[in-house]
Amino acid sequence: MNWIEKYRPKSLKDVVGHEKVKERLRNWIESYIRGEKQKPILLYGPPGCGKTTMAYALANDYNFDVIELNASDNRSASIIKRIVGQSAVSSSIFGKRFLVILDEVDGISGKEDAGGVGEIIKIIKKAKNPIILTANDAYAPSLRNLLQHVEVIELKPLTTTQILNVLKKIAEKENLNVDEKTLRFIAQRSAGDLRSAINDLEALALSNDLSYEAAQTLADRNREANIFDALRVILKTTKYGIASMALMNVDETPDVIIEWIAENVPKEYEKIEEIEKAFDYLSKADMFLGRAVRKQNYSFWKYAGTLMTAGVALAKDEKYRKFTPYSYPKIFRLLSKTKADREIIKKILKKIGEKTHCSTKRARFDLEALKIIAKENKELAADLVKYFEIKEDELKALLGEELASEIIKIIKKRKKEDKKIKKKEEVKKEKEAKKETKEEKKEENKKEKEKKEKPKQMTLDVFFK
Ligand SMILES: Nc1ncnc2c1ncn2[C@@H]1O[C@H](COP(=O)(O)OP(=O)(O)OP(=O)(O)O)[C@@H](O)[C@H]1O
Repeated sequence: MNWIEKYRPKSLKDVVGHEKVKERLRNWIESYIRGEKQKPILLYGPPGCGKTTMAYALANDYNFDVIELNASDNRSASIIKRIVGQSAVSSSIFGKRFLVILDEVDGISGKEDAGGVGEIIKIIKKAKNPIILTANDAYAPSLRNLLQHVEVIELKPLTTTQILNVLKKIAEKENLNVDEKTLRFIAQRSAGDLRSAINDLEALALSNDLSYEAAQTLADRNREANIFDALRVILKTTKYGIASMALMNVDETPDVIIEWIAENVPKEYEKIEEIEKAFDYLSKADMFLGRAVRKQNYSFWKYAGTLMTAGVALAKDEKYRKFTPYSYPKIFRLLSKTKADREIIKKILKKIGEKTHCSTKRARFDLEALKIIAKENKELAADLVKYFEIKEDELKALLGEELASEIIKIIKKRKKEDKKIKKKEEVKKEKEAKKETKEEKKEENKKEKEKKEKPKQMTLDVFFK
């Protein structure tokens, strides 16, 4: 069992904070037990502050059974009509007393759902059972007509100290070796959301690193945390309104988000038909994403967004009350692995484009041709590789290790031969040069000799004269 469920208070006295609200809830249900009809209560407040927990704890304290229903689910309306409308508190047909919880009523949109807020109002007017409705925002426009029929009670976010105290208790019970500084950091970060604080602590404990530094890396994951929150909303809710707003705070483009959803749908949904339906919506969303890029018309993102959030959310019949560890899309790991290769291919295309004076798009034809030539005629391929100045690692990325090595061998062999020829020529030239200088010297010597010999001759001449 995950810690959220393990440490969910069973009794109101264990619920942290909200003292006045607890008091009011007790009085309210005691009035019911006395047979006095009361208005249903609408509990509203930020996520993870204890709305659902308090409703369950109250039922448990007073020995009521809970019927939890999704307010916007069509089936809910008929169930509520059957059970809520007819069975009074004291004379239930099952001999039981029921507390009805209508979850997330701010997610109902008046028009789309056959049930709608109007239906809820009709039902709660007739109901003889105590009903608690929950919402994040009681003043959502869709709830305007509901407010006069319910008692509105606000739950404030929990304070850092309250959250810290809960974390300390859990740390003690779980025998965690964690210091107060770390716990305080988690508490502060949660901004009043006890659920996320408990989740963070459990995540750290699972990673076996409860250091302050590890807690800080949780904070670094903020961007992803937004995605995790959005995923939780989309995959847990069955309400159009709530799901379609899920991406509001997510700072990612839909083509990235769709991968996150696709990765995690099979982890959350348990029925094969639900998974199939969800993927059908995802594929339709993907079609709009493609269209947005092709037509350079990003207003298509809107349709993709609705399909991938509300479509996926409504693909399931029920909200799964379980902890699902969502994960990073595998496809991104795969893409980043092949990303380097794709970058290299781009470089080659650019080189070919420059040499052949064409676009990189056109160069793809040449690249394909080069691949075929590499198999059929390695000598020619070697010529082309040299001409395009494709480097070794680039060629390996293009042709694979084996084929590239063969061509590289040819190029190296040629280089060696070229060098040999060059050297031979150089030696030859050197020799010739030496020969020339030798002959020049010889000539010079000869002249010198002649010069020296001439005056001798002259003197002799003179002598003979
Ligand atoms: N006041 C509280 N006292 C003790 N534990 C709490 C309190 N509030 C929340 N928790 C813990 O956080 C978990 C989530 O709380 P809960 O489901 O009641 O939130 P919620 O307000 O209904 O949120 P949401 O609107 O997101 O459904 C509970 O299982 C419990 O472990």
